[in-house]
Formats: sequence, C-alpha cells, structure tokens
Amino acid sequence: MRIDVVTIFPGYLAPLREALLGRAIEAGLVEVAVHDLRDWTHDVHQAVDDAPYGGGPGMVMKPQVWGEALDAVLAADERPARLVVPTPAGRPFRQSTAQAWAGEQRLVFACGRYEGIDQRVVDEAAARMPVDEVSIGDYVLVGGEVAVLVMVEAVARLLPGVLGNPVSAEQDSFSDGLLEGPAYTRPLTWRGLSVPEVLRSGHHGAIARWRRDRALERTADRRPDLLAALPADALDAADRAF
Ligand SMILES: Nc1cc(-c2cccs2)n[nH]1
Repeated sequence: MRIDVVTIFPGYLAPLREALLGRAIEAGLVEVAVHDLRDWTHDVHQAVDDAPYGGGPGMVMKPQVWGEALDAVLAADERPARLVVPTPAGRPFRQSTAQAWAGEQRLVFACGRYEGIDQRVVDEAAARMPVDEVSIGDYVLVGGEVAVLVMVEAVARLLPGVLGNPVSAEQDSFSDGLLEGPAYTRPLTWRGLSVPEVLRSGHHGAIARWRRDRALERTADRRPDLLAALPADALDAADRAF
C-alpha cells in the first residue's frame, strides 16, 4: 500500500516513521510520502487559505492550491487511490473503516484546517476517485494531521506482516463487536492485587467463557450502543445468561 499525506505541517507526520510503522516502512510493507501543500502555491506569501464566502469566523483552504497538489500527488503513482479528508463533519471512522481501507492499493490523505477545505476540492475529486470525509471522534482538532496519524496507524497495523502477531488484529476490540476485557501478566500478585484464578487454571473453555463475560460486562457498562448494535445471532445462550 502507498500512503500519501498532503499537509501544511509535514513535521506533524514525523511519528509515522517511528517504531512499528517505521519498521514496516523500512521493510517495504507500506510506502509513506508526506507532501507540503505550500509547494503548490505560487505567490510570495504561499497563501493556502482565504476568507469564507458568506462571512463567518476563520479561513477556508483555497481550491486552486489543493487541486494542483492532488493532481501532482495522484500522478506520481498509477495505482488507483482513495482520497481521505479528515473533518469533524465526516462519517465516523471505525475499525470497519480501517478494515475496508486496508484493502486499498493507495490512500491519499488531505489534511485541512478546522474551518475546512473549499468543498469543490472534494466534489471535483469525487468525480474521478472514491472520497471519504471522515471524523475520528466528536471533538474538534485544529487540523487534520493528528487524525491522519490515528487513521494511518489503525490501517497499517492490519496490513500483512506489520503486526508481529497477526492473530491479535482479529481479536481486537470491536472485531467481534465487543470491547476487549481486562488483561493480566506477571507478577501473580502486585500491591496486594491478584490475577483472577481462572486465568491460571489451564481450562481453556473456562478461560474463554470468563473473557467473553468480561467483554460483555465492559461493553454493557461503557458502550451499551455497541451491544444494542450487535446482530441478533451474535450472542449465544451463554452470553444471554450473562
Ligand atoms: N474528528 C475530528 C477531525 C477534526 C479535524 C480535521 C481537520 C481539521 S479539524 N477534528 N475532529
């Protein structure tokens, strides 16, 4: 997969080169290119935004600059691309979104400012490629860069070879519709707190049942919306008894 990010703050994307993702890039499992939007300005001030038509606070990013930037970035590789635009006004980015995007050959992320990018950039792009305007949560950031870090990590960890232990991607929170339950490791007792007996019993069936119960309990407590959204057949009799 090739990932391109267009931003006025390229330095904000430096963390992509760290740790697990950095190693995946070095291993060629994923390619990441970060581009400075100002490279496509032609005025001495390198203006990328302007006052909004109709008035109102803040500035809107100019369509001309974005149009030239996206044309250039898209032309750099013949693989078909999906354009992703982070915005608080977007559809929710979920694990299912990351799963779907993990199958793409190319993702191009356009980092805008809170007040947004001129809508014509998205509309014009949507005529020639899939475009997703997505939100990573119901809170407002200053720019899209942090949202891109979140989404790139969520997608890249699903790519073959990126996670040392691939099975964990399937057992993630959300992958079965429930939150993950509590996890424990050594020591057996820590500050007077012990690991639940069942986890040391060696009875795999009992352990699986305990873990499922803890996931159901946590999901009911913290995310009842996820429980309500589960397909009818997702909970078996033992689950319902819980
Ligand atoms: N979920 C979310 C996205 C954003 C922004 C994207 C671009 C500028 S602000 N805030 N919150």
